[in-house]
Amino acid sequence: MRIVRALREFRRFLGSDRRLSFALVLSVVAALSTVTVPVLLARLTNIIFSGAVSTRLPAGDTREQAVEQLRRSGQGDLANVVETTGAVPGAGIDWDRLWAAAAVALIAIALVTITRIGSGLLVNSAVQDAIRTIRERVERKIHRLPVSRLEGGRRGEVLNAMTVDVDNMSTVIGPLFVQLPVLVLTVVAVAVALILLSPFFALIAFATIPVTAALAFTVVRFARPHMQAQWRTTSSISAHIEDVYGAHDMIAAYDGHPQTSREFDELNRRLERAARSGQAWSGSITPVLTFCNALVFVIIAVLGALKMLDGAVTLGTLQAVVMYTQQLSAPMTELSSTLPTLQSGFISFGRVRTFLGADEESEPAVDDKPVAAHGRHTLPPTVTFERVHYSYADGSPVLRGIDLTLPAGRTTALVGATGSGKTTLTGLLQRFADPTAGRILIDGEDIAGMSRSKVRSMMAVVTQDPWLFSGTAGENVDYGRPTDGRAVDEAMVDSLLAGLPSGPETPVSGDSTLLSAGEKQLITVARALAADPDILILDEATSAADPRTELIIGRGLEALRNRTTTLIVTHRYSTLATADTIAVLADGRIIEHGSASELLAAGGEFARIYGRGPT
Ligand SMILES: Nc1ncnc2c1ncn2[C@@H]1O[C@H](COP(=O)(O)OP(=O)(O)OP(=O)(O)O)[C@@H](O)[C@H]1O
Repeated sequence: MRIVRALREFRRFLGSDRRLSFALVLSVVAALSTVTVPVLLARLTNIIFSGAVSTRLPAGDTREQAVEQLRRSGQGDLANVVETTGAVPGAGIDWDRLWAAAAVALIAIALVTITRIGSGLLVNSAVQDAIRTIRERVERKIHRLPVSRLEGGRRGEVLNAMTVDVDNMSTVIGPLFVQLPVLVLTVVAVAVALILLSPFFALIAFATIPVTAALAFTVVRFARPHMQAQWRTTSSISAHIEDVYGAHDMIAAYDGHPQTSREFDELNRRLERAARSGQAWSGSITPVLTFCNALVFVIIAVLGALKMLDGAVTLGTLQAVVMYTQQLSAPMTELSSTLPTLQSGFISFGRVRTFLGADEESEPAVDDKPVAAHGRHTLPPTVTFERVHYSYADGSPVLRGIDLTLPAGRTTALVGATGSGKTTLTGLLQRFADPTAGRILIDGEDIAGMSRSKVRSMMAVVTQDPWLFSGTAGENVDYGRPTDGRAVDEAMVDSLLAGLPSGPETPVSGDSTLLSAGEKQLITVARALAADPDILILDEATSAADPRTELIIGRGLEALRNRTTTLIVTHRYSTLATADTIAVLADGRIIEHGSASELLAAGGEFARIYGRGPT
């Protein structure tokens, strides 16, 4: 029952595809034609054999007289054969019947070949389409997942769902929806043909079925946990490689290679153990079944020869029985050897389905209608945080009632201890998550009622972890340019890029290993400024810049002054001193708010941290 339910779920997951149904019809025709071939060949053999025997009998005698003669001369076995083959003494081979029978057999064999090729082509095209569609679904899902789901090692999990698991589950589509039903049909058809031909031999041939079934169930049961472990560990290895590759320099600096190698070795060994145990189970099916089939084959060959001499069967019938025995054992062996593949594919299917079923971000940006190039606000917006609370999934509150206004066209700096929630606050402003309570307003409009795309289209963000793609610095900057044709202060962008080794032509690699951290920040700041945003968020954006670079960046920001509402998250006194107002975040609230000189004079938290002079 569980298997039937799983099959239905898989079918529903893939959706209907006429090609698979058509391939199934062709395969059924192929299977039925295959089953007729032994009978047709049996006829052919009987015509040749009875013709050959008839030449050894005196022409003119009736068959009964010839049989009588043979019995009298002590050739009882031959007499039996003559009786069962229906040979006409002296007649020789009936060539007309022979050609007719050969033509029918050839047509049946050709039909098997053509329908198999057709079915294979259809399955292949349906499977390739299915893989593409599943990949698209995985890709679309990635854009709908909450940002937290794609952080850290979970990227490896996503990568796996996107590649290995999708490929693996696709390998079962053909076997499951075409081969499997055809194999079952072939077994039933061959069984019926065998029973009709000879119940005695049918019984011997069927002896393998319970053995095969028992073996298959045992293997499936014992192999499953190993296969699940194999796919789980493959995912962990992907995640591990992703982590280690991403933090390569850091690991080298801390001489962490022995530890990461140990972790990798452990995972690798676990994968090897799981794969070996799974393979040991699945690999044992075919040899054992081959042995059972060979045994049945020998029994049928010996008993068949004896029965033929007794005149109980013709040579053609014996030949057909032997062929049917093989036709019966082949699908059984195929069925059993396909089981591990099916099982492994189903495990991957489960993982892909779980991934696709994961909770999505509410109203993901990808579903938003394209945001029309809105042009610049005549005035930059005012951003207001009203009693904003926020807790991460683990429940511990990070923000406990933030009341803060970022005045239009002004720069507000947010300071606070490590882990106080500054980045969380900027994330809420970009709608990566929504406040657990309270509101964030842009020019009086609650952003919870605005699409994520619209909110983000107003902003440019620079974080301390610059995101750059392969190309040149100039191309990276162009990525942020407005699409509504408004002019950007190119001189300001150029002056920022002039700080790079080859200016805008400076090559940038995807993993950004070619540039220093300060240079990378320079490019991301230039990109943000080139976007001429309504709201600019700089989260430790100049943390890696030297004083000279910071000065260049500062000049660039100066150019945006009054045009943009800016939120700067920083620990650096030199940066926050440039802000119009400073807000101090502690215990999830804004505890102080004012200009640097006001806060220093007030003698509170800000003065305690920065009062001894610039840091
Ligand atoms: N995805 C997350 N899930 C659970 N907790 C998180 C998550 N991200 C951050 N936190 C926690 O929320 C708190 C605030 O983090 P946040 O990154 O906002 O601090 P921050 O003030 O920006 O720190 P820093 O100055 O070090 O950048 C921290 O205690 C952090 O551990």
